[in-house]
Parts: sequence; C-alpha cells; structure tokens
Amino acid sequence: MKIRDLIITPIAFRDPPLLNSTGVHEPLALRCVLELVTDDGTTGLGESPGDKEHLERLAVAREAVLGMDVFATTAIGQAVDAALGGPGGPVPTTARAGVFSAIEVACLDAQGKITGRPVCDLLGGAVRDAVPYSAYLFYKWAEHPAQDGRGPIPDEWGEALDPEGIVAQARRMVDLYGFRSLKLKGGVFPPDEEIAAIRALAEAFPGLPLRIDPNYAWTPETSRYVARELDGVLEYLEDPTPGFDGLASVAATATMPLATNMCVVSFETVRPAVERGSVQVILSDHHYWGGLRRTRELGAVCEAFGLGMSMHSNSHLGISLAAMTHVAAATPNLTYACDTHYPWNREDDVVVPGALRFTGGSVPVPDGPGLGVELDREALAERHRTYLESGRERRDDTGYRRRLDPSYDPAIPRW
Ligand SMILES: O=C([O-])[C@@H](O)[C@@H](O)[C@H](O)[C@@H](O)C(=O)[O-]
Ligand SMILES: [Mg+2]
Repeated sequence: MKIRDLIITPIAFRDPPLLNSTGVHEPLALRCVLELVTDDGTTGLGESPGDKEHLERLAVAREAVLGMDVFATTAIGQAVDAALGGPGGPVPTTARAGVFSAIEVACLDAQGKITGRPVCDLLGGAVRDAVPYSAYLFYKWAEHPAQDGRGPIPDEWGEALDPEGIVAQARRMVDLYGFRSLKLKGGVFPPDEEIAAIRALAEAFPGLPLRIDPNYAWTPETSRYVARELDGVLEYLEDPTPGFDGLASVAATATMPLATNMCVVSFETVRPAVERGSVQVILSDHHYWGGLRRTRELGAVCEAFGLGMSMHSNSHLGISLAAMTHVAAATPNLTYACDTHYPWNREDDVVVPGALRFTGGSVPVPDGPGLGVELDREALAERHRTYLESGRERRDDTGYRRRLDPSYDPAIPRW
C-alpha cells in the first residue's frame, strides 16, 4: 500500500491571550494538517506545529516518502531523517523527529483505516478506555488589546491575573470538562503570587493533584524556596529552573518529584538527566519525540530508569488530541493526567464534532478505525484562508508582548 500523496495545509486559529514566562499567546495560533493519501484512496490525518521552518522541512520529507509503503514506518523514518541531513546535519534531532512524527501519525491513521482497527490497537492495544487530562490553567488578560486598527478581542474566559481569577478559571474548567487534576502555567508573576494561587487552588479543590510549570523562570535557589513552600501541596514541580544541574540541585532537596518537557527533550537527553538525578517525571509529546511508537518506547525507557511519565502539550486541535489519546491509552506507565490546550482552542477545530468528548476530565478513546476522527473540510479551508491572510510565519509570544509593552524583558531565570 503506497503513499500516493501528502497534502500539507498550514492553518491559523483563534487563541486567547494566555501568559507565560516568555510573553503572551498571539490572537492566532499556527498549526498544520497533513492528509496522506495511499494508492487505494485511503486518507490518513496528521497534525503538527505550523511554523515556517517546520513546513519547509515537511515539504522536503514529502518528496522522500512519496511511493513508500504506508506500513513501513521505520523505513519512512529513515528516509525522512536522511532527507533532512541526518544526525550531524543542519536540522536538529528534535526538529527531524517532529517532521517524522506528523507523517507517522498520518501513516498510522491510514493503516488503521485500511485494517479497520483503531490506532491504539496498532500500538499494542489500549490498557485504559479513557485518558485522563488535567485542566491547563493560565494567567490571562480579559482580551487581546486593540492593535493595527483591529480588536480588542475578548473571549469567554475573562481575566485571570490573581489567585481569585485562577480559582474561577479552574472552577469553570472543572465544571465544563470534569478535570480531576490542575496545572498552572507559572513564571508570569513573582513566585510568592504564584504560590498563593496554588494554595488557593488547594483550598478550593481539596484532594485534586496540583502542578505548576514556570518554564525555567526561577533560579535554583528560588525553586528550592517554592518547593519548600509547596511541600505537601504539589503532585509535581515542572521545569522550575534551567539545565540538568540546576534541576538536580532542586531535586536534591524537593519533597515532590520534578518533571520536565524542556530539559529532557529527546532520547539522547535522558541519560544526562538520569545520571544527575535531575528529574523524576518525563513529559512525553509525540510531536517532538518522533511519533506514537517512539512515545511508547519512551514509556519503556522511563520504566527502565524508574521515572514517571506524563504528557506535554502546546496549542492544538482535535487530530492531535486523538493521537495523544490513542498513545496514552496504549502506554501502561503513562499514569499522570496528560496536559492539553484543547479547551482553549476547540471552538476552531478542524475535525467533525462527536468523536472527541470529555467525561470526568477524561477523553474516551475514539473507537472508529485509525484515529477515529474525520476532517471537516470546510473548517480546514477557512483556517487555511485565515493563515494566508494573517501573513504569520511562526509563534512569537515575546515579540507580541513587546509590541504591547516595549519594556517587557523575558530574561530567564527571572526570579
Ligand atoms: O502554551 C504555552 O504558553 C505553554 O507554555 C507551552 O508553550 C509550553 O510548551 C508547555 O505547555 C509546557 O508545559 O512547557
Ligand atoms: Mg512544561
């Protein structure tokens, strides 16, 4: 069964003004949808980041995989790697893995449709019927400020700039989706304010596991202070400070596990983290780790080193959510609730509603063949038009924040 075509469609969709340690989300997030067509007319779907460099690499990879057997994903991975220059070439490991990932997911969706089996079955079968996700809480502005004669752009979530705002946002997320764990994106305000927000969440939601992720915004000393202050409150502390050694110096005294999606980002970065004891939980993300099968393999590596496994996310739509759900369902030791940005972006999804739903904070594994989701072609065409009209090429949280506030300084670590 040969790959006859690979259609790459960049899209842009609405994103609220979510704050993080590098700035603020722009009004539009970029993504890319892949349609892989086999010679019997089956179409497999994939979703990946939508920045210009990634799109260019996908176009190169496309030429390499046309005509290959859609079931030969190992050989397809090698062909993609070679087309992008391989190890030591100009394209970093995670970027090559990212290109292959999008194609692998589309191959697996096509394989599932051809064989009549859900993708989780192609990964060894589901060990859970539904995958728990955590509410991804963000400090946020009430609206995107007016600029270039456009806006302001308000949204249904309103402002969240203090503990009360964060608790109200969490309440709404829990009411709407039933989430049973909460993650706060930190690194936005001085640590004591974020500690107060976590304490307010602990009081408002007794028993719900809590996490905070400041994306390297704190020094090792500040991280140790936060860990002490939140002793007994956090399920895990994510990427408090930069680097293997910085994290190790925090892990040495912290009572809660440390987690990362910034320090351990590829198989070759597992070893230095394990040697130093930098982290106890690795956040997988099939978009960066080379696809769904490699994510399953990361599960085995975590098991071998006694590490926990969770899942990272970025702004995404339903094809990614379906892929995340299939791989998490088929990875026994992925036991922490996964991150997802989906509630922030789902209104602009490009899949036909129905296959993906949240119940009690979990997404039941779609049971149709492949990923179990169907493309809404009208929505795809509209998001593609938005992409073309936007003229945007890549995500730039810092640039956007600086246009609004020229004195903004995203130095890391900041506190
Ligand atoms: O969406 C955001 O602003 C997040 O900060 C995202 O970019 C991170 O990659 C991610 O969610 C994380 O856990 O670090
Ligand atoms: Mg993180």
